[in-house]
Amino acid sequence: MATEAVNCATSDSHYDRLKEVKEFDESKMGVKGLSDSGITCIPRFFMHPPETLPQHNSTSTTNTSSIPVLDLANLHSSAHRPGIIQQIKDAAATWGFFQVINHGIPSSVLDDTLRSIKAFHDQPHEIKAKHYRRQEHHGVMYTSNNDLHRSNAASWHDSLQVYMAPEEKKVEDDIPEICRKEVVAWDFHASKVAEALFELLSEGLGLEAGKFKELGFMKARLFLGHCYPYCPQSDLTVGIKSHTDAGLTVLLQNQVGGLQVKHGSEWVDVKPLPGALTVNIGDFIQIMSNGEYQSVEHRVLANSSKEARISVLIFNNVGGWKESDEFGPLPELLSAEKPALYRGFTVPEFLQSFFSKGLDGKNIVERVTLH
Ligand SMILES: O=C(O)CCC(=O)C(=O)O
Ligand SMILES: [Fe+2]
Repeated sequence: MATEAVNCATSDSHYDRLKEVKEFDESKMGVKGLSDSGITCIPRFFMHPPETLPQHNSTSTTNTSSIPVLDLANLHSSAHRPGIIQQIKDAAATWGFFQVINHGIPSSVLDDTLRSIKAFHDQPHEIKAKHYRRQEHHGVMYTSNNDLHRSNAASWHDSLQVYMAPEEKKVEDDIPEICRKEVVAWDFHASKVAEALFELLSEGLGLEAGKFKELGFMKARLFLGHCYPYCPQSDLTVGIKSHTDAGLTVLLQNQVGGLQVKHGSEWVDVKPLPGALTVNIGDFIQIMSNGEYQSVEHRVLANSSKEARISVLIFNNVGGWKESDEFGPLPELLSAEKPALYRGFTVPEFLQSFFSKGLDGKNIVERVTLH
């Protein structure tokens, strides 16, 4: 690998990064196209500085800890509910990540979702290229690296993205036909799970079950279907850079693996558990819970397996807000003993900080932390 890397990387002082990125974007081939073309070296704009590569900041390769597993089988039993609330509360406070089993989504729906997203990414270039674009906040977009023009190093993944809600006009008809029915079914089922989780999380804070929903958390949903194809130099790039999410993320992954979460100083693998969903807390929830729940850094390693890694997500974000609405620690949670750890912020301020940094740099939590 080392020799290959030496042969591959050019030390050309005339290297024009912007031009290469632009050509890649205009080709609409995505990293799947690069991977399928049989290249043995990755283009230079995908190479990350050594100090940010996973190999250079993994404290342990033998991590034995793993993220908590939450069993929702007895969710509606009043005898079991308090125990489930305690578990989700502990998981959200100490890990910010957990897997959910017995969530009620039929396994056929999970299988069909993963299969159809794989089928979308497996389509010939001419068909996928029709959907390739860059646009924010609405509609359907297939692209490689949604922060391609904002970040200093690209990552080895392509994505299909759909704003499921809110949408003035129905977005469904614009979803590529190969996965339309499946995306709609996944959104329907994953939303129900998200709603149940929001209720548990609200109750875990001692609030009414419907609190997060009332705050607008079921009103904005973004679907993502990522593909992490085989990467011929997986030690020189990443699948997705370390980052935190905004709202509540519900994720389904195939069996390839590569997702890792930061736990203390350790990076821990989120091992694919058949039939399970992976859930994580985002920045808005950390701030609104006044730090009770944690939004933690996570990343995906570049895929060294010949089989593509597929992951399917629903981001449940706050919707129905006005530009002037302030989000901050919920007043019900504050007291003399528990003063606010964060100041309030507006969604435009959040978006401005998000879109100016790509997936690098300072996030909203750091920006609003009171010292
Ligand atoms: O693909 C994954 O497992 C994680 C993707 C992710 O973290 C994201 O899209 O925010
Ligand atoms: Fe994420």
